[in-house]
Amino acid sequence: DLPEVVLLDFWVSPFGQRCRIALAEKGVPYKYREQDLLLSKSELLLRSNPVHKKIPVLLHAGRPVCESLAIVEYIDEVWPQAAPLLPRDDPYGRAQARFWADYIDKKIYGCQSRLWKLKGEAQEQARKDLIEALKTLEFELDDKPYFGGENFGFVDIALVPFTCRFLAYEKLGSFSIEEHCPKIVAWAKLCKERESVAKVLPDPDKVFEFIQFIRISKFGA
Ligand SMILES: N[C@@H](CCC(=O)N[C@@H](CSO)C(=O)NCC(=O)O)C(=O)O
Repeated sequence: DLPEVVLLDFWVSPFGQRCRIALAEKGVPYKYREQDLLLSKSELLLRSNPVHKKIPVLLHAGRPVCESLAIVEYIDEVWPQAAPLLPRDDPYGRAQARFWADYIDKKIYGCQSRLWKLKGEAQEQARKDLIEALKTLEFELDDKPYFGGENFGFVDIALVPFTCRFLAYEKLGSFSIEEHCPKIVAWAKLCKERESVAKVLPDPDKVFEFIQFIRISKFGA
């Protein structure tokens, strides 16, 4: 039978990386199980997330938790040791963090997908939308070290996986993120000084190579 904590994941998934960073921040030991998303999904994945059939899925004592932001909150509540990812006694602060994590899900993932899936005018629009969304986050971050202030937390975990794709965005969209969002680039460097982030995020060159592979094999780039 399964170990206490298992993460069904896929190495390049920003959503899975959120969960891995949260588990590392809390020092929770777990079994990582890479899933095949391209050819045939495992029985375990299909029965663990029958509604969306997507990774990540956290299996805790055999019970599946789905959706990366829900998984990160679950981890924060079930393993309260180490610094909280969401402010414990601050409902307003938690609401603000959830607002920005939702914004990232609504905007960043959508824009970056369009950037590398589309061509011509549509790709140009995706580039503009991505820069716009990153600028909005830059404005929200302002001069704080992290999105929640002094401490690394929920919104940082929601966004930081996308930073290992910045190289791919810049190469595909022919633009410099640092030029438009210097504070976001500085924030990404600060996050990467944390072992939880440094050991989880894949090398940007590997990510770019994967995105190119998908573009060519799926979209005939
Ligand atoms: N809202 C969800 C998104 C998960 C997701 O898209 N997972 C992708 C891989 S990462 O892009 C996935 O499992 N895709 C498989 C499929 O769509 O068949 C979350 O936050 O966990």
